Amino acid sequence: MGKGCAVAGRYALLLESVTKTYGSGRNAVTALNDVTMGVPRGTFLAVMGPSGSGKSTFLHCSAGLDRPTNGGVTLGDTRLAGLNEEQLTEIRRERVGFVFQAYNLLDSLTVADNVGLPFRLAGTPVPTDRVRAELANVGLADMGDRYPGQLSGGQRQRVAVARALITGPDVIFADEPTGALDTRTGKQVLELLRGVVDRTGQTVVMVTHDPVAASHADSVTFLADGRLAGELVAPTPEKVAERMTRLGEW
Ligand SMILES: Nc1ncnc2c1ncn2[C@@H]1O[C@H](COP(=O)(O)OP(=O)(O)OP(=O)(O)O)[C@@H](O)[C@H]1O
Repeated sequence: MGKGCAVAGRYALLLESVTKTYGSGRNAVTALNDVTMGVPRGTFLAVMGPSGSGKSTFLHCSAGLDRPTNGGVTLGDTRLAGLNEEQLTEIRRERVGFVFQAYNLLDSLTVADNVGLPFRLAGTPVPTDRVRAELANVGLADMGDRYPGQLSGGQRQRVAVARALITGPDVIFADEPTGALDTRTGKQVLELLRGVVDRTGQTVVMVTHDPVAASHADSVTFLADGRLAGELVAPTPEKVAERMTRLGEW
């Protein structure tokens, strides 16, 4: 359904002249302004920028949570512009994984049931062997029967990563995934995401304010006032911090 032919397999995510304007007339805010960029498959991208620079808007438009005002987004080999709401919902469930700062696990479900949730929501049988494999993949092989309330913050975030991985999505979007974690636990989650990219060829797009978190990515894309404001390949915390300082307060 809705397959396009624009991307010959190279990009997991492609934005072409994406503009997003909220409101209209004198109240209009252009949150993204003519953004064109591609995220190659099997890479880890961090997106940074000052507060209000458009990072969340970038993530929402890229993941099909919101529609651009102009321009197009292609996820894997699917152009999002042509899809109706039902198809977009399916894309979000099956082709995209999300990891949020606040874990977003269901407390009333076991860890294993949380990981299998995308299948339940789709009304298809939960492949319990895959649930087990993903839990092992994130280092939680023995925790499937526990409830989220019985886990540490870092472990909960690992469950969220397992849930994001289980459908084999085109892109995992992570929004400040270490924002609620201490430094050591945050590092483990970042190393897990790094390993997911290196070992399984997954693609990760992470919004963050933290130069140390960004340094785990292959490259960092900077936004300022809704526009692309440069890229840093092989980022170090120092280089990222220096760029951010040049972009203004953060
Ligand atoms: N629903 C909305 N209605 C109107 N304006 C909005 C809406 N969402 C975002 N904006 C505006 O769009 C611009 C970009 O916002 P966005 O949330 O994408 O920035 P951000 O870089 O994620 O910020 P932060 O780092 O503070 O979370 C801001 O000026 C914001 O006020």
